[in-house]
Amino acid sequence: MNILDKIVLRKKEEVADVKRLVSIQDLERAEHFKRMPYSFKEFLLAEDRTGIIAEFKRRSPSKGLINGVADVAEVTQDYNNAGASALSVLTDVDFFGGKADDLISARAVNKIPILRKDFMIDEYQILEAKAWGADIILLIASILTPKQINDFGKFAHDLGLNVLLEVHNLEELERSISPNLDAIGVNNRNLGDFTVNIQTSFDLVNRIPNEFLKISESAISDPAVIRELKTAGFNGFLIGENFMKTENPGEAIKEFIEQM
Ligand SMILES: O=P(O)(O)OC[C@@H](O)[C@@H](O)c1c[nH]c2ccccc12
Repeated sequence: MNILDKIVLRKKEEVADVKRLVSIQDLERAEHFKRMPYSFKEFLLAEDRTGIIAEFKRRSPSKGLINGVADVAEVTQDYNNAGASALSVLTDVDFFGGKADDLISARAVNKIPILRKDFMIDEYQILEAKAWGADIILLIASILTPKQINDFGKFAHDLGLNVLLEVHNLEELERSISPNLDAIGVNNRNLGDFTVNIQTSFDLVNRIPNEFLKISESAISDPAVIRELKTAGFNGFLIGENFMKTENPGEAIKEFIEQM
């Protein structure tokens, strides 16, 4: 079994457990449930922003511990002040060392869109995302059927949430396209075996219909590559480890942006 299969198996247990503890009514009563999410498109295309979606990630299955000391409120505010267009916060506990409270803390101090970065397999998690104050959810093509992608996308849109679909190859892209999506992300990392290749982004960009925001995800560590991705047609760049692995992620993003 590859790591992605393991994550999804564990995620099913986790969701079944939490559903018994927190009812849908509880989620709907949460403070943030009534707020209108920010528009991903508006922020990503804003002239005074960089297109960077800056991620808060403590650990990952591929790299192990990335940063054990960073404070989520501090780092996400630094990302925001440096010019990030949006934030991505890992909420997976077992494999990425995240938690709901990380997203809630980031929400409390930032007025830009926040992506709930997790493995969505159930509508219940979309309600959680809304309750915690997220603006964007992630749907990973390789772990969902086309029907699930369409249904989850519609469910999220009905709640006012933005939807980012993640693909890793042409087959996933072609089978997963749905009107209930806002952005399509090409993951340069193969989640099955962790190999990375930026070329994946260049190969797929022209296959993404222009009505969707185009995002390149993972393994970006060079400002010069951002310029190339922009020229190729990308609007957004999801960057985690490159900032998180440093002692001061807020300083790292500032220096990166100065070189863009
Ligand atoms: O840390 P990186 O290489 O800059 O990658 C960020 C982001 O793309 C990566 O964390 C990611 C992409 N898709 C995911 C799905 C689940 C968890 C994590 C991810």
